[in-house]
Amino acid sequence: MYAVRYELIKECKQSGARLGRLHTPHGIIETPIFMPVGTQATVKSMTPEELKEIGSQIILSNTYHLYMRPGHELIKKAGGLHEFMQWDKPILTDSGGFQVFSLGPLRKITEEGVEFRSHLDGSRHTITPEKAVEIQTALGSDIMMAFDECAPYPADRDYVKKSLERTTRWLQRCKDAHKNTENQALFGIVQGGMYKDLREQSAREITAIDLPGYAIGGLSVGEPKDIMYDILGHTVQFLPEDKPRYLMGVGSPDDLLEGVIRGVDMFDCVLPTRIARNGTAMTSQGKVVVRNATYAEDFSPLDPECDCYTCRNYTKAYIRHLIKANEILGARLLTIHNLRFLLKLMENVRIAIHEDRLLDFKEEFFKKYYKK
Ligand SMILES: COC(=O)c1ccc(CCNc2nc3cc4nc(N)[nH]c(=O)c4cc3[nH]2)cc1
Ligand SMILES: [Zn+2]
Repeated sequence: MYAVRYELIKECKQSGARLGRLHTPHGIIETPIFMPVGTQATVKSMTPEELKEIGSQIILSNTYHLYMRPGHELIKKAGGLHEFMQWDKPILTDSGGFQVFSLGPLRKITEEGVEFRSHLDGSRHTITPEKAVEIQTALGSDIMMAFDECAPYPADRDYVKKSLERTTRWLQRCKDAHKNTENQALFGIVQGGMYKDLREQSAREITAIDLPGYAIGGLSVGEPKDIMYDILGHTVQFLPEDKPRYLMGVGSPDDLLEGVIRGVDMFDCVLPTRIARNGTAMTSQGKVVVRNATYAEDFSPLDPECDCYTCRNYTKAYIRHLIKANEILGARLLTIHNLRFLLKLMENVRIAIHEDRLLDFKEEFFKKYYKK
């Protein structure tokens, strides 16, 4: 019996999209789903109540960051991540693979794991597959990600092949180290860079290891969108239909729609929360850079079609003022809106799949949001 079980509800007649339910120890998640990112045990500036209010079903946190600060033992003493941050719905933790590789030259990769220097105080650390599982077990997330290597882009074929084969060996080590399979699920991560044959090899090796879900990693790393979509479409073919598919680090409205159409069930990205803090909103009429002078005396709502707290109460002029004055409320109001925008988009996507009209929905959305 797994901690996490996927129930395929319906396959879209117009595309490879699916409607599903992900049963987890902290509740049931309707897929396709967007997961707000809460790297350091908080979705920046949001309270758990506000996250629930806008429809967040599951949030993501990061093994690397929480290991560095405040430490996984401290969080374990606090009763685990759910208790520590007072979030009683599902949590997915990323394994640190991507974060450590983002440290760039500060790290050394060996068969054992990755040696790196802390971004906080320069101290030396080594994360191994076993360590990544130990940390995530202490955090108590519902879904933990395998420790993998996210190959850089671009990367040559030989490097990518050696790297994906090590990622497969690391996945087996994660699975061997994972004891409490009853209440925490382990997801494998497919690599293979931008090489279709290596993507097939990785998908076959990773899915040969029986797990409750699989992620597509190594994408959204700076490659052109059309390459991402092409590699994604190719890779999904080698993933089992009865397990959830999670595309890591994605994304923007167009990438979410293109991912769902190709059969992806789960997404996460820092985009909505990060651009909120520097004054950009995703709205039904497209991107609005509310910090621009054009909105100085615009006393209309950010998005007339949005039902969020920000759009029901404030004007563009006020939000612009807050952002320009670097007021904390400015970041909060735009974060509430941007997350609501993506969560609402995914609600509408689920309805469109249910009604077999996802491609029509995508057309309409693109016309309004991207004016194309
Ligand atoms: C304003 O917007 C931004 O700042 C911003 C920053 C980063 C991304 C892209 C994030 N992409 C991404 N996250 C990822 C996380 C991953 N984790 C693991 N374990 N393995 C992977 O293979 C992996 C790949 C990823 N690709 C997108 C947007
Ligand atoms: Zn809004």
